[in-house]
Amino acid sequence: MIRVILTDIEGTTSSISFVHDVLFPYSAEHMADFVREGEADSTDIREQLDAVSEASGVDRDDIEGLIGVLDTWIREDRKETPLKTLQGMVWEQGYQQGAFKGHIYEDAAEYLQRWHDRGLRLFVYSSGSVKAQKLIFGFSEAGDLTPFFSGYFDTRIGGKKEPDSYSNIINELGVEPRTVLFLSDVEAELQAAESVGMQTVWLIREGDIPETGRPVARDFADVDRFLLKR
Ligand SMILES: CSCCC(=O)C(=O)COP(=O)(O)O
Ligand SMILES: [Mg+2]
Repeated sequence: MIRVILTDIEGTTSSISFVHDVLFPYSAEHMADFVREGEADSTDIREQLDAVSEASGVDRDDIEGLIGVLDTWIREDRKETPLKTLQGMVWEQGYQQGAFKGHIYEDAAEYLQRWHDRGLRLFVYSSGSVKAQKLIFGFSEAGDLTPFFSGYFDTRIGGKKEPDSYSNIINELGVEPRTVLFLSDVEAELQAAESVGMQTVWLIREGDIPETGRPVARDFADVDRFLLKR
């Protein structure tokens, strides 16, 4: 019996285009000034720059060089933890200033509420930082959806294609793997989750459905039909 739903964001609860055409460009536009203006006063920003320097080999004192690395990582959609942490901090300004609201598919908003009300425990696992996760659901087009969630995981628990990350999540949750249903649009992430015994559904919101033996859903109503059969 499934008791926990663990969901990805981009391509699952929310559109890929919102992340790539709104969030990433906003972070590309505002990252340099955010880092230049915030570095002196913010330990948090300085710690992220330490990590960017370590991962890239660019000298820690070369702020413009580190900004260049961040810019490249944004364009390459790299899932580097310090980039994701800084992006969350930059997006916070955008959400608070009303530059955008978090995109959530209507079916996702509806079923997150239904599953929560049915007693399922809901968690997020995204490459976006926990701050960024709370922002997209907190400032969503459907209102504040954060009360539905019991917790959040990001790349600090490990990469989304690594089986160890899902073992770590199971340990944190203290549940049997078969009681967890992981939702994602990326097959390699589903395979990693299945390798530790989680159940999965592959969200394919657009395009052709490939030949596959795994459970597939167009939207969260389809996921609910899968849940009711379990
Ligand atoms: C939390 S919204 C921004 C998502 C993000 O930064 C990203 O890289 C998408 O990752 P996901 O694991 O949700 O596909
Ligand atoms: Mg995804």
